[in-house]
Amino acid sequence: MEVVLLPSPEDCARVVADAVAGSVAAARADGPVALGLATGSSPLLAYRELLARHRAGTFPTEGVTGYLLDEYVGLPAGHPESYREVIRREITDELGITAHGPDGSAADPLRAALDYEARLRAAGPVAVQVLGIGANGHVGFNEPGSSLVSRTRVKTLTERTRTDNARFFGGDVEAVPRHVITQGLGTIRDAQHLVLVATGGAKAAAVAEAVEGPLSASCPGSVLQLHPHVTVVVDEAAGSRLTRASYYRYVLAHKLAEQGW
Ligand SMILES: N[C@@H]1[C@@H](O)[C@H](O)[C@@H](COP(=O)(O)O)O[C@@H]1O
Repeated sequence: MEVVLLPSPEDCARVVADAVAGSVAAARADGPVALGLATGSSPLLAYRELLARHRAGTFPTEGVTGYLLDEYVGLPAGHPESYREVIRREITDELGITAHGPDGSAADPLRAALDYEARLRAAGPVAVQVLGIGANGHVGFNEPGSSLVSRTRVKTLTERTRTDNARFFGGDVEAVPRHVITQGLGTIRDAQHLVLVATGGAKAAAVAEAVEGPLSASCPGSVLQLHPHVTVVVDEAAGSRLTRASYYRYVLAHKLAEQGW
């Protein structure tokens, strides 16, 4: 795992964009590319950076298809806060690529979860998966206690996550669905490259637990430790509880050009 500690969220966005664009470019040489996208506020600056590069012609997306990590259950298709709509608005429409996700509006969400897992298997492996992390260590919508080998399924959100996400629903916690469909931690691990971005002090404990804590379902983000190609990009605030911070800075300062992201 590479941990990249940077001064500001803008610096993080540039490195995330470099890592994503690099993995997409490498995968495009071999054919169609599945690009894994996360919602939430953490990747937004990186998405803007990727859009700027796309407009400048340095991030071509022919042959690329987007795949979401998760979706709320029960929001009607086209609801502005459904993750499919959010990701279309934030990045995929302007990139000119299609975004697939679990069908949270399906009459049978359990079936919809299985269907999405099958679609991912058929399209995968995902070349690069963008990830954020919740303040309680969740990844996708895999709340603490999620099996580290879980597959796409329906989960029940914690009240903390519903409260955290109420800001997207006009501050109304009751408007935040209780159930979601999320890629499992095992599903996420199938991606070839995981790029996690976190900024701000509210994420410091979750980042430290995921990166340096024990491998445990109690911190779903710790599943990163089981993956051979992970780039964790954090600003000083989100990285403030990392005990090996000076080593991560040392590694970055002495990185070989050939190593890439
Ligand atoms: N399901 C999403 C996650 O994919 C996201 O990474 C996380 C953090 O969100 P934010 O980046 O807004 O802090 O919570 C949300 O609930």
